Amino acid sequence: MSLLKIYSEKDIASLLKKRDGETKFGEKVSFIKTLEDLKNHSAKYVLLGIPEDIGVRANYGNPGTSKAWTAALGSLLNIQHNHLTNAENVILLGELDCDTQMKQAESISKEENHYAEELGGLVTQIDHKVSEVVRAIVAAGKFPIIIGGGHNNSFGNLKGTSEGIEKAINCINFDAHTDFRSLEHRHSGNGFSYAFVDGFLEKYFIFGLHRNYTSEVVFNSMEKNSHRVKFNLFEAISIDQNLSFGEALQEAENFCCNDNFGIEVDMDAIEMMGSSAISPSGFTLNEARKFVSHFSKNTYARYFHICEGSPSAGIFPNQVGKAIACLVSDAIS
Ligand SMILES: N=CN[C@@H](CCC(=O)O)C(=O)O
Repeated sequence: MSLLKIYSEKDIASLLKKRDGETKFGEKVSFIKTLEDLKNHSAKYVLLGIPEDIGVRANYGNPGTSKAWTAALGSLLNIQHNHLTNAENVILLGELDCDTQMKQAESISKEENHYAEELGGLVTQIDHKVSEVVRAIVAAGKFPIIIGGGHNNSFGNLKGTSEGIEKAINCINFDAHTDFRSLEHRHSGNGFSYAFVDGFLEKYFIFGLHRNYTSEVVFNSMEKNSHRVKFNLFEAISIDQNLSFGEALQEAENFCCNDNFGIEVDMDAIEMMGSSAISPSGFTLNEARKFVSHFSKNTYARYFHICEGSPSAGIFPNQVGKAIACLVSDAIS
């Protein structure tokens, strides 16, 4: 089973737009030859792409998240390298090899009785790969920055990180949805519930949850586990304004950031952002940037995942790539 396509300079050469008198971010990032090399490298951050959209399709959502990684790289590698952008502290590892699963997903007809369940089986295969690679990165003492893919990949991130540090991990998720849904076949709406019951996720905070997209069953499930699962509402922060953005950050931080935690950002929480569940109502990109900047500075932060971006759903060319590049830059600067 091929796990990973490890990149070298030549894999990104066609994405780099060099200019005389300037040095681009992509000219200063590092590459490695094997996962073993991570231990001997001084850089902290490790960039990993997950070019898949099977989890979204298994959740009856719109395909397209498989393209976010290349779009993000095209933007990120072409920001400036300067004393503020920190490219020397980044290893560009490469992308998870999802080719076999993506091809198999294409061959499953939507007319089949068990279409979603069969896709779910492929999501489980991707889960194994994500957790293996993330575990290796975290065990080497590094901080993975994972660019998806669907939110199904939260499961592999939580499992891999938890195995890498040998204990369950907390998580803070900037998202319109909980993805804490029932334990049916694997898909993009149940990564956190699976990680919770499998013992990889200890405490879970959903930041800016939309009341309109959360079922009563899920509200009840969170209530039942209220010592370990908590949320604040987008409507409380941005519409009713009875909770300021700063207070909302503090509430999340108090709940789950006094021990190891992961940072998850679902692009569909950002208003009009090209994503699998694009929404006319949501946080601004600058609010997402404040969230990432705030939590990535916490010494207990262990990984950062950006997911559900879908370039073809974007409202202007390269919206998604540029937005992801901003968020990555905020995490490492
Ligand atoms: N990761 C996204 N999960 C959402 C999808 C919502 C949608 O497609 O509209 C969920 O399952 O609730």
